[in-house]
Amino acid sequence: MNSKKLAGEKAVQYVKDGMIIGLGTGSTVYWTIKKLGELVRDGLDIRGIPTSKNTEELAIEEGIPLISLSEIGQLDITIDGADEVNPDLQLIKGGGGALLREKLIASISKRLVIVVDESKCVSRLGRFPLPVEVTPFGVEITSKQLQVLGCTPKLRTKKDIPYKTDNGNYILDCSFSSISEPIELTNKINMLPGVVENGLFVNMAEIIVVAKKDGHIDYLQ
Ligand SMILES: O=C[C@H](O)[C@H](O)[C@H](O)COP(=O)(O)O
Repeated sequence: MNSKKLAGEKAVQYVKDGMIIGLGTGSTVYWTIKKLGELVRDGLDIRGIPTSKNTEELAIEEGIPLISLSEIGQLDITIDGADEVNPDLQLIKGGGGALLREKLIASISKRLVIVVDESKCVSRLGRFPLPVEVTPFGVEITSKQLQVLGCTPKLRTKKDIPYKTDNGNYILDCSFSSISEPIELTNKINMLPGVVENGLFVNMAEIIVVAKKDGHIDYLQ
């Protein structure tokens, strides 16, 4: 049983004809996008807004018509994955480096639906290191300032050089032993001048579609 596929495909139930849809990033929402491609080929009329270059490529391959952010003020729905979810529907995102575009697009969506397999569910956030997108300029300073907030930041690398986001920034993966006050923490992190955005999504998700190993689906809302 492929739980990511199950959760991803299940979420298309929230998509209706005529909608503008935020297309998330990652290996779970991949299945949503594949399914939407199938539905579009069968006549579903939607427009998508991708949250990353990878998702844009996939959506184009699938024949999903895209629309640019400058043409709209609001999206009907965004479907996206997450790295951790807690029972209060708070999330850690950004394992794939797409957190800034994901958060921006989610912030102008009427609904944010999250698709995960059950391994992502935790009682308290923080087991997964929190991705923080930062400017390359002054990254050492920003790293020290994040450390003061109680974490161990690690510069994300790819093939031994700093990983760059679609926006040309770096990611510091910040290990907190656990995150007890996500709202306070997100505000403190975003106050730092070198921080562009962090991967805590609080008060944003409306529904979390959780696929279990045994094939059952739970809906957290
Ligand atoms: O930057 C990436 C995103 O926040 C992803 O949605 C998140 O990392 C979950 O990805 P996956 O479904 O591959 O575990």
